[in-house]
Amino acid sequence: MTKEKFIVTASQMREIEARIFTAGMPVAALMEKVGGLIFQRLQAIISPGKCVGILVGPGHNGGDALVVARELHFRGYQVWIYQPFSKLKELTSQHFQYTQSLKIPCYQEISQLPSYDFLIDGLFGFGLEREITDSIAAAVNYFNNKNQPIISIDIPSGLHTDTGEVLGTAIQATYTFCLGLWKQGLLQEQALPYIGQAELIDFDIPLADIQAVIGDIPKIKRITQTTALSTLPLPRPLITHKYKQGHLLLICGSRRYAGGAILTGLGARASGVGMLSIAVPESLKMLLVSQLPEALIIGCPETETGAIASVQLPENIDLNSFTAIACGPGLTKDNISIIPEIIQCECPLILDADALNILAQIGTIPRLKQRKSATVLTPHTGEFKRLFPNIDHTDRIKAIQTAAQESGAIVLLKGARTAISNPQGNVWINPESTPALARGGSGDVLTGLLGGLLAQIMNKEILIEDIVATAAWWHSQAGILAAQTRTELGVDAFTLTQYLMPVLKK
Ligand SMILES: NC(=O)C1=CN([C@@H]2O[C@H](COP(=O)(O)OP(=O)(O)OC[C@H]3O[C@@H](n4cnc5c(N)ncnc54)[C@H](O)[C@@H]3O)[C@@H](O)[C@H]2O)[C@H](O)CC1
Ligand SMILES: [K+]
Repeated sequence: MTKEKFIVTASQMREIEARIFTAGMPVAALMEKVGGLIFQRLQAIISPGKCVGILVGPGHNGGDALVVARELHFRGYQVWIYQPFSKLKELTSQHFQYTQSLKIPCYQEISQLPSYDFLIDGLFGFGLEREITDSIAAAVNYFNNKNQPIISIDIPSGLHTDTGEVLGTAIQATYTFCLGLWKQGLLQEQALPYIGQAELIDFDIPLADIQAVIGDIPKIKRITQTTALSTLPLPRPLITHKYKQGHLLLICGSRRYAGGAILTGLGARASGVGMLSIAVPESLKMLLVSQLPEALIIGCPETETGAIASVQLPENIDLNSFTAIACGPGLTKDNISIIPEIIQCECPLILDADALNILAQIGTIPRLKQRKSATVLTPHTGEFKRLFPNIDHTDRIKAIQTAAQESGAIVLLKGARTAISNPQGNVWINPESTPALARGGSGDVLTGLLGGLLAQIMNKEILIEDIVATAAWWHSQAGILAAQTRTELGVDAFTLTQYLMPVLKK
């Protein structure tokens, strides 16, 4: 059972480790085990004979680094240690003493330091308590400016374990080997420039100890491939028909933003939804038909500026004929009257882009409180602040928990680390993305994909918020895959839609 989905704070990690020690695991033995696992992983990155600098802090992060230093030394690497602290924790001090007996060179001044190929950062882990200052800060900045690869143990030194904020200064790691369980700070956007490529080094923490501290259903989860794929409507039942695979209504587009409707439709197509209806202004109807021949395109009366004047559905079809509705991409704010009408629908409703801007104008919370079925809001930061102007936006996770709780909606806040909260405050964080997605139109694709997935779950016991997390994961994985083959400059929104399927093939 992988531990990848758990996220812990420093105090939770301390509690979990205390349980392990109380159960009888000697601290020194755990440090030896962890150091050995780190060393094993390093051998795949640093070729033999290379010169490795080891930064040693006063606590057990430093202890881990000293175990690594010893093992690298015995395996023929050229190792030196930078250890500027006068007082070390007992276990760290013993390991330090042994490296000195082995004649591994140790320096206290950065001016004396030899050159190196790699640096192991064992200054601070989850025990960092205050800003890094003075000579330590100078050393961190010195190493950052050398532009040589740095591997941080547990967390880049200087980052706050829980919030990811930089305390004074922080190591800019090339790799971060997070130990045991993902630290919450590593999933915060502000930490991203410091983490580099992050991976988890599992040192067999018993599941019981994890659940004893963070509960059976953790409040904050990291979206993983396993959890995402488990909610996809795959494999399909053999006996089925198009209406059993959901019927999504998209309400989007305007003469000014016709492309938004197409991109949303293409996102919906990729979801595999059984039936897709797209309501657009009449003047866009033939364009959509040509781009999405399988969809039912509904031409609506339009305002003189070419926005949807009203959602006129065909005979004997009303808003409740659909198993999900998604509204907003390319809508413009020219006509706000359609939003109060759509909010009455009894199926899951996704509001994005201009639907959110209109909702903000007409009053987010009072309007949404009326809803009887699920609502998903998919703002980016700007839209989010307009929707919920009176909440504290300092901490993104707390902000979406408050917004979701106050509005009763599921809130997906887009960003480098998209975060989702349900009204009960359960949070999902998408741990991987790519700056390639920071382009007009990629949000439209997500709305269509998410709408199509929601339309398919209908009465299955899958949680709506799990599907929202899956859509965020799928969307970002398509961006990552596209960027791998086309660089981060090559992922326009249309291309993105073409990479959604290959993600599943992978
Ligand atoms: N608990 C274990 O046996 C294991 C822990 N793991 C590793 O150890 C660290 C956590 O160790 P801890 O000693 O609690 O804290 P740190 O090593 O992060 O060191 C903090 C140390 O430094 C002092 N300090 C804090 N802030 C500053 C500052 N700004 N300037 C100077 N000094 C500072 C503080 O007093 C502490 O003593 C964890 O990350 C793992 O790397 C192993 O993974 C498993 C065994
Ligand atoms: K570290």
